[in-house]
Amino acid sequence: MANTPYPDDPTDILRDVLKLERVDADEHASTFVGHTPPQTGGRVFGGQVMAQSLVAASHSVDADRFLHSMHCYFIRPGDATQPLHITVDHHRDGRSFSVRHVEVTQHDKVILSLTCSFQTESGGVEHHEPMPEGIPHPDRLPPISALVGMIDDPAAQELAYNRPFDIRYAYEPMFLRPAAEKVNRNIVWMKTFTPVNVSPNVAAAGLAYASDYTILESVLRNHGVTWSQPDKSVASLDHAMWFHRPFNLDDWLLFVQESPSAQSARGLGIGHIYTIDGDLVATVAQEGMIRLPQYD
Ligand SMILES: CCCCCCCCCCCCCCCC(=O)SCCNC(=O)CCNC(=O)[C@H](O)C(C)(C)COP(=O)(O)OP(=O)(O)OC[C@H]1O[C@@H](n2cnc3c(N)ncnc32)[C@H](O)[C@@H]1OP(=O)(O)O
Repeated sequence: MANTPYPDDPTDILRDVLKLERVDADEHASTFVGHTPPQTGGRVFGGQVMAQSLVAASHSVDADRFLHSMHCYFIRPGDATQPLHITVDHHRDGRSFSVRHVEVTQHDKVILSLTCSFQTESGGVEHHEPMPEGIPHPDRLPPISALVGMIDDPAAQELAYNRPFDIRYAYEPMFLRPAAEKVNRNIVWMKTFTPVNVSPNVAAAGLAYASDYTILESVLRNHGVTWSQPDKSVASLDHAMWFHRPFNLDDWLLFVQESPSAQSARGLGIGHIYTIDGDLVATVAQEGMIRLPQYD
């Protein structure tokens, strides 16, 4: 571990942000306050606010109702120095499905609007696309700290030591230099650094958190763009996710991401998340704003 202000176990960041303070609750709505851990940048990571919203929503449903989908818009940037005020409207509880709407506000303005649905039911038709073959095992790939942890730069240090997930790139990462090959796919393994003993709904919230890190890389890779390119402006605009099957957040998960389209300063990423045994556990779609000076 480098000499940084970051926690010895970065997964503590996830444990901390998912602990919300309940402010109020009745049968129609519930309110919570969430926090952002120390970071150098002023904008809140979108995955964090999504995860906090999903945990808040899950507090209002019965324990046998499992998150199966969420859809959200990132409306304004979050302010990392201020608390996040989270309001959950309990839209409907049916016999099988419960629908919730969540708004997160700061400075009296909405920064995130999220709708999600929980279900208690099983059976029915079953199929899924197979996991791609030939992806290197994560134990043979370096952690991000081995790639950028030695760089004396706050962004590199945060990347190496201030993320709750161990993320390993199946292709060459594009942090500092463009990947050797322009490819339409971005593939990473991910898991928490240390075991987390959480309910399926909190695990789903954690997966939503992790899914926001790399999905737009599928867009950037197509154009040989690096994260360290100056003057670029990249932000998640919306995010949708479907949860298909149970999984453990502390076991390796393969996130296979592709970009079917980019245009008008927006790029679309679509991702599938598999267990290491090849079960498809979630599907992700995100559109991002991607402003690059060389394309103006
Ligand atoms: C070794 C080191 C490696 C380091 C390696 C690090 C790797 C590190 C990987 C991280 C990977 C994580 C990936 C996280 C991805 C999220 O989580 S991002 C966080 C979640 N998303 C958000 O916070 C987005 C929230 N939404 C928004 O902020 C607004 O909707 C948007 C996206 C800015 C768009 O709104 P807008 O209508 O353009 O907004 P507006 O206020 O009019 O303008 C905002 C700015 O855009 C400019 N603008 C507006 N329109 C235009 C235009 N047509 N053309 C140009 N500029 C325009 C405005 O002038 C303004 O600029 P400023 O005055 O702020 O300079």
